[in-house]
Amino acid sequence: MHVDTGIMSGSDIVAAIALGARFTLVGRAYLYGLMAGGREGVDRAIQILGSQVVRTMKLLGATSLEELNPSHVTQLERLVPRPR
Ligand SMILES: Cc1cc2nc3c(=O)[nH]c(=O)nc-3n(C[C@H](O)[C@H](O)[C@H](O)COP(=O)(O)O)c2cc1C
Repeated sequence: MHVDTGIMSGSDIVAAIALGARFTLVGRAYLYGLMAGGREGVDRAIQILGSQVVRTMKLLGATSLEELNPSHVTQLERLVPRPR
């Protein structure tokens, strides 16, 4: 499984992998880097996403992608509409 659309930060990538994705695709996030700084801007956008992945995993206490599981994702649960 892969996740496409809405990946705007490294934490989005970590959440997708924790929920079972093997990888994610990124569209607009790298285009913002392209518009801001050309080729170097794309490199910087990828670097920022990578550092956000590392920081998110440190905050979760996870040392490998294999350790990630759905229990690491809490924000999505809060976004699920509450039953009335
Ligand atoms: C400028 C631009 C052009 C795109 N062109 C196509 C396309 O021709 N065919 C397609 O299936 N998806 C196209 N997409 C969608 C991307 O492949 C991808 O699904 C999407 O950008 C990912 O979502 P994100 O932008 O939220 O990361 C395009 C996206 C952008 C930003």
